Amino acid sequence: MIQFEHVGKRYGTSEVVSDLSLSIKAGEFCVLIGPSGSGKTTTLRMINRLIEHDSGRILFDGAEIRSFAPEALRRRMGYAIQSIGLFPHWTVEENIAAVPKLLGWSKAKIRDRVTELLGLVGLDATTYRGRYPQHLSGGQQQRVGVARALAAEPQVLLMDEPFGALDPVTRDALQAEMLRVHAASGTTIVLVTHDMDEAIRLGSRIVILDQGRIAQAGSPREILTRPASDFVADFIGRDEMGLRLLSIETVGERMRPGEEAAGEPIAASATLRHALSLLVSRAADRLPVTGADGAPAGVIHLADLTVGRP
Ligand SMILES: Nc1ncnc2c1ncn2[C@@H]1O[C@H](COP(=O)(O)OP(=O)(O)OP(=O)(O)O)[C@@H](O)[C@H]1O
Repeated sequence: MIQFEHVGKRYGTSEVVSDLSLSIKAGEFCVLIGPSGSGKTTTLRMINRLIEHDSGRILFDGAEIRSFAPEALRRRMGYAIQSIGLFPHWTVEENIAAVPKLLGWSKAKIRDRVTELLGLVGLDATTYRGRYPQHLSGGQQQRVGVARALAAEPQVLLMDEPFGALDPVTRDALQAEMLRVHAASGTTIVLVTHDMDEAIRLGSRIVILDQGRIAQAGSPREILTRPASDFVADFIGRDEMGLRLLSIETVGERMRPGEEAAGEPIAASATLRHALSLLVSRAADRLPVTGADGAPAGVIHLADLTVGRP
């Protein structure tokens, strides 16, 4: 869907993206992560031509992005940023409707879509559709920004730290919404973040950038279990490595089916990290597990969390 071939970008004498080759497949959730100044935002913005690349090729649906008019490209690619960029003199509804309007959607279709999107990002449509951005909290504005980016059912969604300024509870809820939206729509998503836990939770692929180059690209599991360099291992955080490994596996993958235990159960779909937290807080060595239907499915033991690890 999006292909970078030996892409470079320089400002004066400093090369901020160097020889970057990356193929992002349709439906992929690709997360760009790296230290400050490593070129994440530049890479993202080159996709919708907010920044022009100097060398190499960037292909969208097989065609060099320079062959598209920037406006046409941006209508096919939703864009959500941390600083939101809502139009202050437009209501929430008008902001979300901006691209559908340009595309000539009917008023009824736009209205229904705004209602649907506000629901999706957890805002009550009746309360919020007529409000102006200055009458929303920062987190609510960010939700509207995400709704606006999704409005015209874009083929590609580009997101630059869209949950950056949110409190942990709201961020957690919006991350869960993004996973749901991604699973339901199959939209290709490219997201920039500083937060390794967010990258691991959301990304089907994580691309770690270092000084404008790819330090490693792979699934969360590949990156955590086989860091390609000391830089990557340090960046993931050696001290956090164990907890992050626990966050990519579910209780269902490690439990002992058919066993029984007493106590409040944990869902088989929960992460092992969640299980560890419960085990520690309850000072227990095992937890009963329930399946998707809520029926007892087995037991997870504390020892199961470490079995088979290096
Ligand atoms: N218009 C510009 N002129 C000169 N240098 C620039 C310009 N835009 C970005 N840079 C430089 O390019 C490098 C990469 O910037 P970029 O914003 O892509 O990094 P980033 O990884 O997104 O960083 P952060 O996490 O801090 O947002 C930085 O060193 C930055 O100072």
